[in-house]
Amino acid sequence: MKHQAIPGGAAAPPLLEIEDVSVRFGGVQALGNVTLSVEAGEICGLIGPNGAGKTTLFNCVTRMCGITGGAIRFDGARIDTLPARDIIAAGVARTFQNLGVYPRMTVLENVMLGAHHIWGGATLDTLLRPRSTDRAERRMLDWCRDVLRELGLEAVAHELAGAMPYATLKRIELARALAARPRLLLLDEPAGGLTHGEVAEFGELVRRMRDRHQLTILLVEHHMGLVMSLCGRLAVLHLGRNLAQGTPAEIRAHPDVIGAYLGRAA
Ligand SMILES: Nc1ncnc2c1ncn2[C@@H]1O[C@H](COP(=O)(O)OP(=O)(O)OP(=O)(O)O)[C@@H](O)[C@H]1O
Repeated sequence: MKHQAIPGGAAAPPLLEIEDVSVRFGGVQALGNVTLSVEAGEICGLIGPNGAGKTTLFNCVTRMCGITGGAIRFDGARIDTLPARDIIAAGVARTFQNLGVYPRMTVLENVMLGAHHIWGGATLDTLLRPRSTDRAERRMLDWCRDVLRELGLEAVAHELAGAMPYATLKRIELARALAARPRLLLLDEPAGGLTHGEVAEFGELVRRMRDRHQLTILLVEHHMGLVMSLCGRLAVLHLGRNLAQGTPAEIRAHPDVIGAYLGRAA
């Protein structure tokens, strides 16, 4: 994919560049020389059969997992050596396959956790005092309430997250990621466990959030209807390696991809 042109003629680097990344867990080669670029503003899908290495790649970008080879750049700068909090502060947020929502906290408190790094080093204890009169705290609270409103969660802001239905938990996770004001959003199986109607609604929500917050999105998802309708480009991993990259139409017709999904060695 061509890099975006910037004034002066030079090409802007992709927002996210994953170059030759390898990860080994003991005897398991989870990723082997994986390369992927994500351009600013795109929704790029990352697909592949179970165990392909998709979540591991997300974990590498967010530094929940160290890489054993290669490099990861965000906006042109290496991030694979940074601590996780610096990566969040740089503008990378994510959701989790198995939901990272805290059930004993309210919906608002969960979302405020996402805004923690913008808070300037306050303790979580301070952050979670919703009656605080401190001006900076009020601004943060207002920002989190705005995000809740955008995602239709305002009415349940003070309810315990654990009491919410599954589809609402998915939106709480998205709200928490958005509260961090990311430039790059990594969504790990956001449609998993949703009904057909909820998947369509979630897809629309993601598209709206992308436009409103000028996000770049990397989406891991098994729901092919959602992936094909939402993503302009797809990257396919298989057994920890790049298998194919292209438009949804190209990927749908790619013999190696069809073979991998049907269980045939590519
Ligand atoms: N912490 C770990 N320790 C050991 N092996 C791991 C660890 N995390 C992942 N793996 C292995 O790495 C490989 C890739 O797993 P990963 O979860 O990244 O795949 P995935 O594509 O996200 O799969 P799924 O679609 O099922 O979520 C698998 O073989 C998995 O068992």
